[in-house]
Amino acid sequence: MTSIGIFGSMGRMGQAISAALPEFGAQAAGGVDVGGDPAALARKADVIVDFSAPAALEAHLAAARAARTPIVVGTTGLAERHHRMIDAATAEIAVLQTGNTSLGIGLLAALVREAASRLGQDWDIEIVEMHHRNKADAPSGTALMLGTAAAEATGTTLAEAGVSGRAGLTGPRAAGTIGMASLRGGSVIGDHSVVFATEGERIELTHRADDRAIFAKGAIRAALWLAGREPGRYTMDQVLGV
Ligand SMILES: NC(=O)C1=CN([C@@H]2O[C@H](COP(=O)(O)OP(=O)(O)OC[C@H]3O[C@@H](n4cnc5c(N)ncnc54)[C@H](OP(=O)(O)O)[C@@H]3O)[C@@H](O)[C@H]2O)C=CC1
Ligand SMILES: O=C(O)C1=N[C@H](C(=O)O)C[C@H](O)C1
Repeated sequence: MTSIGIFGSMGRMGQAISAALPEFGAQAAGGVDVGGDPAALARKADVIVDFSAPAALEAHLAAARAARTPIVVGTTGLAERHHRMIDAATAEIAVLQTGNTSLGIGLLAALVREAASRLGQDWDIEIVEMHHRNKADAPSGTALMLGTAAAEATGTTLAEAGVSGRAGLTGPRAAGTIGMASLRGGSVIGDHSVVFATEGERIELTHRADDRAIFAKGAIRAALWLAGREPGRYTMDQVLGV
């Protein structure tokens, strides 16, 4: 039976993952949170899932590398330096980093890619996301993923085209930009809409998460798929086959 170590085990996602493990015939190797010993858990586990905080990523990757244990990084709010840390780790261990482990978002990203590449320059792309009041980062990791999908499909990058949180005298919308807006409130698990708008018509592609279990189950599927893999960087698309 595959044993999964959970970094961020007492958080919302950590608890949802623990609750879903029996359904997959997998077992928890244990969990760590602030003040815990990630190195000890990494040595015990066949594979790790990390749903904690960006500030913990360096120590979590170091623990996984030292133990040669594959790791699924689901934590969002990552900066460029975190992605560099992940790239460095992939030389020694298997790493799957994703802003969203659900099947629905995997498919939505594919639909966004398709729509963005077919619609052409005259269609403006805007992304709106809403999450619960306790979410720590914005835009969401998923919004950034969807923005990246749209940017790549239109021959640019999100760093170049992304515009986050407009305010004040912004003037007319610059052509080719990808807007991102973040709403926070209540207990919303995670809603994402990608809007394609042109003169006289609009297409909206929306995913709504009603239960955190969809992320937990996707994370476990990813972990079971990643366990035993060669070092390298893997994607959720490879797990989901979308
Ligand atoms: N990829 C995906 O599909 C999804 C990603 N997420 C992302 O996962 C992350 C966690 O989300 P969620 O569970 O809602 O958040 P919570 O705040 O509920 O849980 C975070 C957990 O991580 C622990 N933690 C925080 N800082 C550290 C640290 N420095 N070292 C070790 N442990 C730490 C916390 O411990 P303590 O309580 O002691 O501070 C807590 O147990 C977020 O980045 C979120 O955006 C969420 C859902 C889906
Ligand atoms: O923090 C959350 O809750 C979620 N975070 C992920 C994100 O940043 O996109 C995924 C999901 O939307 C829930």
